[in-house]
Amino acid sequence: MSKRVAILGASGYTGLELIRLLLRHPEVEITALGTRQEENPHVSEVHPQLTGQLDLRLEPLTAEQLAERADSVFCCLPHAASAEAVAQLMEHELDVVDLSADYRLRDKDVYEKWYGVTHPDAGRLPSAVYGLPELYRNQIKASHLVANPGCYPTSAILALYPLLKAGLISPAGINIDSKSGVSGGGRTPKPAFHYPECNESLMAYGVGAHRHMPEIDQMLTEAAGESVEVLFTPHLVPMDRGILSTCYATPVGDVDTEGLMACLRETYADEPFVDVVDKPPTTKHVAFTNRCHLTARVVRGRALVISVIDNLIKGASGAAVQNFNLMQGYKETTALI
Ligand SMILES: NC(=O)C1=CN([C@@H]2O[C@H](COP(=O)(O)OP(=O)(O)OC[C@H]3O[C@@H](n4cnc5c(N)ncnc54)[C@H](OP(=O)(O)O)[C@@H]3O)[C@@H](O)[C@H]2O)C=CC1
Ligand SMILES: CC(=O)N[C@@H](CCC(=O)OP(=O)(O)O)C(=O)O
Repeated sequence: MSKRVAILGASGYTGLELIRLLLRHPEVEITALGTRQEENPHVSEVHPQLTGQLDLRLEPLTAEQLAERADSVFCCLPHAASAEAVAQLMEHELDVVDLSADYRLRDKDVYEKWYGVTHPDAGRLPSAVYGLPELYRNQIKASHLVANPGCYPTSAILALYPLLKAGLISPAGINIDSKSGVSGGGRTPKPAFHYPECNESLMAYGVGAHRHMPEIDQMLTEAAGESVEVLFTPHLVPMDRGILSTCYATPVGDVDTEGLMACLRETYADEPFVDVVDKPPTTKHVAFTNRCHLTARVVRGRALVISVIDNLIKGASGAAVQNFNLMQGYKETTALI
């Protein structure tokens, strides 16, 4: 049976990608698009790319209205604003995929330290599932609230989790050097993302303080079975979309390139969206797809894993559709490439 789906924050970049993906989904009808804009703009005014594809207006929507018009909601709002909305949606027994970071960190104190705000819905943290299907497929299937992972964490966790779990790399001294296209910052304008600021320029940001660090720590600690504290440094690259993470670690014992690659290949052999590749991948190899490409090497006694995703698809809206498919019992790959 098809599902009625609403998208909150539909005017943003992840909202646009979700609409594009869901228009191709045979089991979905998009019935409501949320905004704070009182003028109720038509979706084709907000996203001219969708002209002729969807006849719907964006509108401010209450949880009551959403409960009448939808079965599932994708929440594409900024942190904190998202949890305020999700709390009400859950009261109305809607299924939710939250693209913000509000339900990713299991410890409320860690969230409040790194995000600098009081968690609006901390009581619900234990019932949310971290939405990385490659790790939590069965839990996602049984969940009504999925916390879609961060874009950088998706790239780093898929690269490092299996190697830590297999004991092939040391939990100490992991370094993650990541680069993102500018759409990672969303459509809401910010000075550093203004064209003359970021074009023809490279910038490290959030150095030692980026909020994806504790998210990566949380998941890699689980993989290693002991505390992991990574050094994660993101960089802004003057391109529209894509993330490349180069992850450095210390190999354990005499593990070599073949050992790392064999572990990744075995882990992801049956995964529909993770490919272990021989040559170093580029962001263009996965652009506009829900795929992650990985490769690993041991060089001069150091291990490195290179991971690429499209931040807006596998790093956000594609992963959200993958999670939605699992929650609703649809084929996991529906509407995704
Ligand atoms: N961009 C990316 O690559 C990724 C983004 N994410 C996360 O997904 C979520 C959406 O991101 P993205 O689409 O890029 O963001 P955008 O800034 O592009 O869109 C967010 C939308 O939310 C609405 N909004 C903004 N501020 C508020 C507020 N205070 N209260 C309610 N609504 C608000 C705005 O819509 P309007 O003005 O119409 O109300 C805006 O268009 C964020 O939590 C982001 O961190 C996650 C992974 C990757
Ligand atoms: C280039 C850029 O700005 N990227 C964003 C991360 C992408 C994202 O939105 O992730 P969350 O869902 O965790 O917010 C940033 O560094 O904040």
